[in-house]
Amino acid sequence: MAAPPVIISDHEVAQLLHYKDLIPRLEEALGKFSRRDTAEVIQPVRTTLPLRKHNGFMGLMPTYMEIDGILSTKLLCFYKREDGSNLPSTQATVVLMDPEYGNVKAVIDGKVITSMRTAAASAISAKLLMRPEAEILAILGTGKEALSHYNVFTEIFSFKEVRVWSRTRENAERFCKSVSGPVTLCVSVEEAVRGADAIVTVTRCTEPVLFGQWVKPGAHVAAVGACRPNWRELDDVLMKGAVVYADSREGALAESGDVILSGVEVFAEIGDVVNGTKPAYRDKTTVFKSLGMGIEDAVSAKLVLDKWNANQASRR
Ligand SMILES: NC(=O)C1=CN([C@@H]2O[C@H](COP(=O)(O)OP(=O)(O)OC[C@H]3O[C@@H](n4cnc5c(N)ncnc54)[C@H](O)[C@@H]3O)[C@@H](O)[C@H]2O)C=CC1
Ligand SMILES: O=C(O)C1=NCCCC1
Repeated sequence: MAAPPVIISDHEVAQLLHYKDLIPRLEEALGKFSRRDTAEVIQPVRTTLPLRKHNGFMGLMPTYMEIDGILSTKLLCFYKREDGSNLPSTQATVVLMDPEYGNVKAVIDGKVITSMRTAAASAISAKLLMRPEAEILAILGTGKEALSHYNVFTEIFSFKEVRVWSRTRENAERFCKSVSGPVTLCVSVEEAVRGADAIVTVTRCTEPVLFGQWVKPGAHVAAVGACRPNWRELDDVLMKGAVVYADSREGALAESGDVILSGVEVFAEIGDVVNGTKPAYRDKTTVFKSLGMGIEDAVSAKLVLDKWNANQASRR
């Protein structure tokens, strides 16, 4: 008989998951996804239900990786919260199953997994598409994703300056106090992004906040927010002037307002660059449009469960 599922809290995930383990696994998984070999990975575009009364969405993100023996689904809720709301803007749970028996092996709080795997995917995009001599990073937004992106970008790159912008000074100051390294607080988006080599957009805005006229030619933009077909973070000038990469082409064409409404072509998936089947245009302005994929949650959750099991075994 199968053992009952283990329950792993967000606090435990934060102790078990580290970027140095996650980034190589994620990079490998992104490459596998882009090979579209169904014997290796099955991961459809997520199913999303509107929660109209609460101004939010529920997403179901199933993934099967046959060779790796990983079967999982993330249950996600995300909301268009107003600033000042005390309610969470994203909630997530990752359920890991045994692909042979079909029983649930683990139920893992998905908030830390979501923020870390999203930041790790953006960091992989920067590793592949950003100019190696990059000195200035700008982060737009000061929420959970802003913090995870600050953490991983400062862990794996050596920026001379990290700038941050938020709609309110109070949020920006809170963010500056919460990070462990130096950061420059900027009062406008333009001030934050002018001359920046890498820009991370992690806002909940639904209209463009980042305008192409301010972006340095050759900069790399990791665009993480605006995950609905009618939401924008970037304007048409930026989208049309950049080479656009995505985590999933189908995901971007179904869910990204920046891609759909600007009418631009997705040049490649980031996994195609990992696989060497599409070029990395480091000398051009590049946008990595991230929507988030079940496969990213699946490999993160497997890492967490393996470490959790190893810890339990060492205590016996
Ligand atoms: N691509 C992906 O895989 C993922 C995308 N997301 C998206 O990333 C974004 C950030 O997520 P979190 O940091 O978790 O959210 P959060 O709620 O913790 O932070 C959101 C930030 O956006 C700011 N903001 C809200 N409305 C704004 C507006 N109209 N203009 C400018 N700034 C505004 C807030 O002040 C805050 O700084 C959200 O859009 C979320 O849906 C989140 C997780 C994964
Ligand atoms: O976890 C993900 O994937 C998310 N994608 C879109 C917005 C919220 C979280």
